[in-house]
Amino acid sequence: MRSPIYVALDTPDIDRAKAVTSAIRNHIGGIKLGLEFFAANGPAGIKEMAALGLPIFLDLKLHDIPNTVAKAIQALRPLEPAILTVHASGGRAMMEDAKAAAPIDTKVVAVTMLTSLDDSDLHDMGIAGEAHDHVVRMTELAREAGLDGVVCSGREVKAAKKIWPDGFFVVPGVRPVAGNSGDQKRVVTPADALHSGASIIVIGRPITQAEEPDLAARAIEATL
Ligand SMILES: O=C(O)c1cc(=O)[nH]c(=O)n1[C@@H]1O[C@H](COP(=O)(O)O)[C@@H](O)[C@H]1O
Repeated sequence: MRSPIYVALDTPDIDRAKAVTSAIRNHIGGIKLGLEFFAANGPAGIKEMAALGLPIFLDLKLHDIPNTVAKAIQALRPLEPAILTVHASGGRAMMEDAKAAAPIDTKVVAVTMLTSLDDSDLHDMGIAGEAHDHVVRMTELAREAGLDGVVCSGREVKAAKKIWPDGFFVVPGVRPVAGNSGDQKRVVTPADALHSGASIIVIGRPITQAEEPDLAARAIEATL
């Protein structure tokens, strides 16, 4: 079975992205390319990475009016990513139009609440309730809008799966025991994320910033 680990290649340097991918390819199920990579390398860079033969998770976290998001996704169609992200806070119509514009085999998933935020950030934004409630609410909305799944932290994935048993659940913000959480606030271990119901886990810096990414990926894999 394919590894549930998607590595987040957050770098503008395509040669570095390729080198890390080659070093760890036997321990991962796919590669996630986000804003940093896309801003530097564009669609041509995504195609170059896709040529390495691993599934591509294109994490652009689109968030705009429905027409703009749909047109952006139409422009991305030739890239045929396995997974594509939008923000659930863009609303129901935006998510419906995003799904309609995406290639049939692309899983469109909605970010419910960034793992870099916590209850106090929600409060600052004027959103009532706790992270858990907000994630469940956004998951419900994404399901109703016809998406394939959501992105949430490992702390909420069990509750999200409960209301959407056949949803696809992406869990970032995972850290090995004693790992440095950096800017992430809602963190769990890779094994806990999977046991709680994650379909895939996204791991960036604990692998990419390790002295030997290969060993780091292998060590994480061994805990799953
Ligand atoms: O959509 C995502 O992948 C995402 C959503 C979220 O809520 N939190 C989050 O960290 N991510 C992404 O997951 C990756 C986490 O990277 P590390 O913190 O280095 O493991 C980054 O590429 C983030 O953009």
